[in-house]
Amino acid sequence: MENGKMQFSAPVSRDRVISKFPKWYTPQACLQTKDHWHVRVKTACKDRAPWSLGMKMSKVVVVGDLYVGKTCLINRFCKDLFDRDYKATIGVDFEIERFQLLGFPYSLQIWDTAGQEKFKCIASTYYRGAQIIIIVFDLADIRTLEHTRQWLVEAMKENEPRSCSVFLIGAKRDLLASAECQRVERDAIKMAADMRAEFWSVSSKTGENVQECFSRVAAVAFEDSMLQALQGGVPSHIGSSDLIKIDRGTAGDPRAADENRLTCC
Ligand SMILES: Nc1nc2c(ncn2[C@@H]2O[C@H](COP(=O)(O)OP(=O)(O)OP(=O)(O)O)[C@@H](O)[C@H]2O)c(=O)[nH]1
Ligand SMILES: [Mg+2]
Repeated sequence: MENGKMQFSAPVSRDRVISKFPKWYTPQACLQTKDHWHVRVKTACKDRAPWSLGMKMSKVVVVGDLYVGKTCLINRFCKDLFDRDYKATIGVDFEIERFQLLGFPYSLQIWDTAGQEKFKCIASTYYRGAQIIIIVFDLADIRTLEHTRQWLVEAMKENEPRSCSVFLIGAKRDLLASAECQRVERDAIKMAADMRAEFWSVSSKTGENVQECFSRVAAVAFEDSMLQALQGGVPSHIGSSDLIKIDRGTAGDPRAADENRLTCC
């Protein structure tokens, strides 16, 4: 119930229904090692609290160097597609992905940002209000891992550390032989632990770990939102001006406002 009215939503596909708390990729770099929902969250869901707390959506911002595979990762997850041809993201793009968590509808608003320097100033205006920051690097290009720290700094300039969870995702694992992959992952795990981020290693080409990773993102976002809401009213990212007010294909599309600003950098 919300505002006295029962809410009805179209059903989500089976792989978007999450009832068990999803597992980490490695316990050496994960946000939490527990394998169950926080007891307060479970109890609140039994009491149908997400309706009264206005729990709806979290903002996820995906950043990282150009060509590391951010768009392919989002396309694999949201559309189950993979494109071998590189089409640079210009400014930003977004997808909304619906889930059902512990029986409640919950969505991720996933912002894909440009890695190219000339589009950075457009993209960075969309970092604000992120609940999850995903930093992507290319497992086959170690320099892109070194740059992740700077991407975190940039993303955090627009956000409160307390209100964000960070995921570090190594992409294109299909390009590496297993021994080489393990070696790079060891470095990445160190970096993730330093950043207090959760590490994942994925391939958008084969789809390996993509679904698992985003299920974890959705569960962490939902649980954090719920705990914040239970502690002190509506969490800052819910109902913020950055969220939800999206009307694709109309003047309300946030990307439309940027079309005239593409030359700003
Ligand atoms: N083999 C392989 N190639 C990938 C994978 N993911 C992405 N690529 C390729 O890497 C190139 C860049 O991918 P994008 O997803 O467009 O990169 P991006 O990070 O969005 O780049 P910008 O939008 O410029 O910031 C494309 O040619 C993709 O086909 C992967 O998992 N495996
Ligand atoms: Mg892109």
